Amino acid sequence: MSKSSNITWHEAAITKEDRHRHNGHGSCVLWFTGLSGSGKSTIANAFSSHLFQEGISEYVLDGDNIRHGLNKDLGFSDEDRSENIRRIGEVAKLFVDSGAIVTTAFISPFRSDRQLVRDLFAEGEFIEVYVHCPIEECERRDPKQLYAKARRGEIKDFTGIDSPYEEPLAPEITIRSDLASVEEAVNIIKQYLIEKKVI
Ligand SMILES: Nc1ncnc2c1ncn2[C@@H]1O[C@H](COP(=O)(O)OP(=O)(O)OP(=O)(O)O)[C@@H](O)[C@H]1O
Ligand SMILES: Nc1ncnc2c1ncn2[C@@H]1O[C@H](COP(=O)(O)OS(=O)(=O)O)[C@@H](O)[C@H]1O
Repeated sequence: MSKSSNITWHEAAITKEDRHRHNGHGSCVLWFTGLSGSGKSTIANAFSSHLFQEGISEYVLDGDNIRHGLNKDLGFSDEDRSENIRRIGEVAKLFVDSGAIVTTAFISPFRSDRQLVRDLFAEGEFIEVYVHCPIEECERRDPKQLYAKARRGEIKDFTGIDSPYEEPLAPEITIRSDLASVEEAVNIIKQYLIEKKVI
């Protein structure tokens, strides 16, 4: 018997569509994926700040921060990364239901995990943003000196070194963060949301 067999789903009094009308904009998840140091957090925060200034309901879910709280029981094995992404997917869905434009900044290295999250959402609500940056450039940036530690063998299972990163095959948006500035990246994402009539 499933653990949820004695639990009933309650319909909410206020729907997502009510919130869209109230807010004057739609909601979605911008699911950033890319190597450590590719610029996910930097671009996600710049974009969210831009939305905030425009009076749009927004929130950023960031890998490092979530791993201090909700997911502090998880490490970096393949299984733990999958569970990390599964939980974040469910949290992102709640934010989208609340009417916000939620940006997530997790490496999310496995295609199958990203697909499972995509499947939680209605058509058009899940927007995969591939923050593409060659590993050589990520390693040159190394803002947290983690690549250096991984090369010295002080961190095991580090993405791109001794743990895989599976590139998205058909992301809605690709940003080459070694070529585009943060400001240009923000504009690319903004134009996409305008084109899709989310904002
Ligand atoms: N065009 C750019 N876009 C984004 N970040 C850039 C760019 N150019 C330089 N950077 C720098 O690269 C670094 C990216 O670090 P950031 O923490 O945003 O990466 P991340 O992908 O979130 O990594 P992690 O998965 O480790 O959290 C920052 O120091 C940022 O200032
Ligand atoms: N072995 C590791 N591989 C990748 N990132 C690591 C590792 N150990 C620590 N980190 C840190 O943890 C962050 C990545 O966490 P997540 O985005 O939550 O990863 S994910 O693979 O499960 O999606 C990176 O910002 C990096 O600072």
